[in-house]
Amino acid sequence: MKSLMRAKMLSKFGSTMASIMFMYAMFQQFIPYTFRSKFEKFVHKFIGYFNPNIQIIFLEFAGERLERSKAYALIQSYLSSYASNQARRLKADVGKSSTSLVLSMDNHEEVPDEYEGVKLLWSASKKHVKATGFSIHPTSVPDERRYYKLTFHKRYREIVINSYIKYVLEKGKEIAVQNRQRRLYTNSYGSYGPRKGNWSHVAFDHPATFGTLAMETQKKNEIIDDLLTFSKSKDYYAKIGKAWKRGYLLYGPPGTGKSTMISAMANLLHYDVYDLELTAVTDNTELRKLLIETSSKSIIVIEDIDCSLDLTGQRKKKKKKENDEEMDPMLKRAKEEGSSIKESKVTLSGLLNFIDGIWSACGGERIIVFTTNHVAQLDPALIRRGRMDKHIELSYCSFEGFKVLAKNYLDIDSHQLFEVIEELLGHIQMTPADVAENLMLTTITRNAETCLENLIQALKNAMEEKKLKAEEEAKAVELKKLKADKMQKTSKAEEKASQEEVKDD
Ligand SMILES: Nc1ncnc2c1ncn2[C@@H]1O[C@H](COP(=O)(O)OP(=O)(O)OP(=O)(O)O)[C@@H](O)[C@H]1O
Repeated sequence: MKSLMRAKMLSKFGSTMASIMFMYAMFQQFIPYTFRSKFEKFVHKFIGYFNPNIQIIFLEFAGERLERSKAYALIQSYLSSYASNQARRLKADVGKSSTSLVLSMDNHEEVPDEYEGVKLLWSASKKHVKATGFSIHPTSVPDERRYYKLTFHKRYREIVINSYIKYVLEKGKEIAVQNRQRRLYTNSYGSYGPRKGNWSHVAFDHPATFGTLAMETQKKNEIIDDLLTFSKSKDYYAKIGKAWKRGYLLYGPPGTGKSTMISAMANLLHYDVYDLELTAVTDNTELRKLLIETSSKSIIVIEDIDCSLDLTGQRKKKKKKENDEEMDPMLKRAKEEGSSIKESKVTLSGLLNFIDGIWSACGGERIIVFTTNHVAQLDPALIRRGRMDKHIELSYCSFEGFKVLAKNYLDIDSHQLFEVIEELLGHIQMTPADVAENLMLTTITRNAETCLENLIQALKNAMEEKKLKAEEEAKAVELKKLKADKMQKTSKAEEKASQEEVKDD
């Protein structure tokens, strides 16, 4: 009985819809355009009178020159995170500067949203605009114009206009930043990849994260906290009238993870990385230009600061670069051809002044990271708090650090050999790079146990070497002492002899 009723209702609904469609088609065909448009306006007004909702339209192309609207793009990013859960028809795309799949709602789809208890509805639509013979608009603007429509009850006009839209645009920006392909910029000679001003860049895809970094958990969490707090402190820096920047000094022996940590920082904050090679900068003017060209949400890295900047202001080539094999090909060629690559006149005061001053005017957040293997050799003026806000020591591998590496490389949390390794790491200093080297699965070391045994052997060898070295040093000290004693005795004997000679005279 029920199904019969339902069928009757459906057929009635179907015939009503058909009649409406027929009447609308007649209306479109036989009523003149001017009258039609007046009638439509009237219908809109009539509906608006009773309709409690407000609608805001965000066009994809707006303005006199029909440029792509930034607001539209940000709303698209914002909706992409909700659309994938709620919309039934989605469009998938790989963004122009992104490697991840970006989902957005398809045309005529609707997505509800809620903000501080206010219910809202987003819908995506498009309308066809007939191309005219003459147009001042760029040819890239399509005839099909897409737009988003936001619908909400008129009693929430204030909160939506003053607060919700701002929130959507900010969230959209955050999502867009997370989805974009990040870049690694460099200014060194012979660098490759597309250029942006004085920088050339390649895609930044380093997989390091704080999760894979071998370091004590507490120290790691402190750094993560510091970075996240900085990245959310726009208003605070504006309030105290300082440039939104933070300086980190990473120091420790080679192979302890300074570069790895920079990648982890960039991945945590979704920042670009600018690798600033000071030895390739000719003077302060060039340095200034390079620093101005850096974009916000970036980490500017100056590695081996002790080698790349001479504190008297004269160029001091990196020891690595003096080695012909490692020397950059362009620098090498220029040297061979006797070409005069200008001597660097980058000074410490130049660098510090720019870091302190230049970014106040630029706006946007920037982190500057200095690394060194020899912290004691640095000028205190360079590393004082305020310039380098946080000093982080990267050190030899602790047992906690080893466990992170064992998880990364061998996917194990525990093993009976861990105890031996803990004992050995308590006596021997080995860098995380060397520990990691032993934990690599290869065609020879096919399983975790072999890798751990290799590491134990390497630690024992290092211990043996340390013992031998200590013995040699002790012998050398003994020898030195014997020599000194002998010399003292000889000189005493000589002194005595000469005194006796004087007496005889
Ligand atoms: N703390 C660490 N956690 C995880 N891996 C590490 C760590 N330290 C070193 N490694 C491993 O060793 C390799 C070399 O480390 P990295 O280049 O980060 O060291 P560094 O301190 O920057 O060395 P250098 O002073 O010579 O530039 C890395 O690719 C990484 O695989």
